[in-house]
Amino acid sequence: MDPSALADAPRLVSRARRVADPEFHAVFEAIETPRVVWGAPGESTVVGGGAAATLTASGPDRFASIRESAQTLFASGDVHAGTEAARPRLFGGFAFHEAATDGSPWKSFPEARFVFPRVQVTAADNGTWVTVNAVGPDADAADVERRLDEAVGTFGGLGVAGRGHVERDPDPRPDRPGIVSRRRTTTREEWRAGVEAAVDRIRAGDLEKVVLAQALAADLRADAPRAATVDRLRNRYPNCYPFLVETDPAGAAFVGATPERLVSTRGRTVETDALAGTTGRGETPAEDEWLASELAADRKNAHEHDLVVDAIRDQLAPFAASITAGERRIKRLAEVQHLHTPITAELETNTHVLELVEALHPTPAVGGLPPAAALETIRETEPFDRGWYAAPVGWIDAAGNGTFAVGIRSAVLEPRAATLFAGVGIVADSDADEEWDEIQLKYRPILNELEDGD
Ligand SMILES: C=C(O[C@@H]1C=C(C(=O)O)C=C[C@H]1O)C(=O)O
Repeated sequence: MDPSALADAPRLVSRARRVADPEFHAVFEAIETPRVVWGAPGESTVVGGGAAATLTASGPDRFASIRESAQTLFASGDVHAGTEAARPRLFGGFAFHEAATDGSPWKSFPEARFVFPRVQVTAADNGTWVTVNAVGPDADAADVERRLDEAVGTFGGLGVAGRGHVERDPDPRPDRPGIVSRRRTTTREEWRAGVEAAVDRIRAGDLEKVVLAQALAADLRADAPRAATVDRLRNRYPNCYPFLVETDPAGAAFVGATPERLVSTRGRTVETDALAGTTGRGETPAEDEWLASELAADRKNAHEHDLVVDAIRDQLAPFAASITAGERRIKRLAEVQHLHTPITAELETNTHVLELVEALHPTPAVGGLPPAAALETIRETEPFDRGWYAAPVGWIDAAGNGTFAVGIRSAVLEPRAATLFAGVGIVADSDADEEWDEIQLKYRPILNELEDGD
């Protein structure tokens, strides 16, 4: 690296210590804002608070720009984590489109934004770790050690009966806020017209697949309780990726539990998933099985799915020494079942996770094919801004490893309001009304957190 870049780099100090396991909900309430939450099957759950540094970028170079800023930030590290789980990480995400995201509810979400938290609480297999970070010319190890002592006092055993420093709330999971009114971005007639126009384009041959989405704005009786919402999502969807990203200063939060991983890297090993093709859940185990086998045998869904597998292979090919697609299987969630193909690759050389994010986003699971025609169709058809919906959300570490999920099954929470997003893959023989029903199912994970039974 250029030595002058190192001299210009901000100083980063990070220290970590193990604490008695605290309770998720209590950590979330005690940590400073803006907060981030990240979870993934097989990964530790992280709650981050505050911003020791914030990286933002826009336009088509937003992936490269964040990658460079991240490398500069981590280049100056005085880091003592003690264990891999506690290493400091950047958390954030990108906008789906490269055009500005200044429309409601995305006003406070730049086209790329990553936060390096001041405090990171990581619940890992080897215990819970508190990491304290500082960045800047004045970042000082003694100061960070003092803050770490304080943070260990605050978070160690927090909210766990008998060990806690605060009394556990008798009901740490407050009720759902309740929905006062709902507005769809798209009427059923508009939806039919949009899907039929897309199908015409596909039959005319200039498009193979496009994912069309809708948004649902809800006015709430009260603020959605963020800790309870993300805690319930992570428990109800254990094979998914729960996330929450708060922004400054507007206080909005992008929240969800997505079943879809975009990519994770560890050294030269890459894991990703093709997830596309959907059916509902049955009332009984037998009906569940029947629906799953019908999905597995369905030609339309297989086509929708195979396009994604092939595109991921093509997009990884320039980087990979080998690519292996596993057997196609069913990913079963609380409300839907998907066709799922796990894909692994070995890279030719060490590659920053954001290079792969840039190469893969958007896969035809949320964009379409060919990509340019699909993105044009999305822009022409959807009367709202996707913002961070269906875009990469995840983390990066100093080594350039990371995991990114695709921000679906998601919503933006604002004071007494929420905006939900859901989309479906359209191919030549898609039926607009069936796709409409699938969108309603995909709103369910978040709607369940908002509706209070009225
Ligand atoms: C776009 C969404 O989901 C995507 C579309 C799917 C489909 O059309 O079958 C399945 C999983 C996701 O790749 C969403 O949930 O909003």
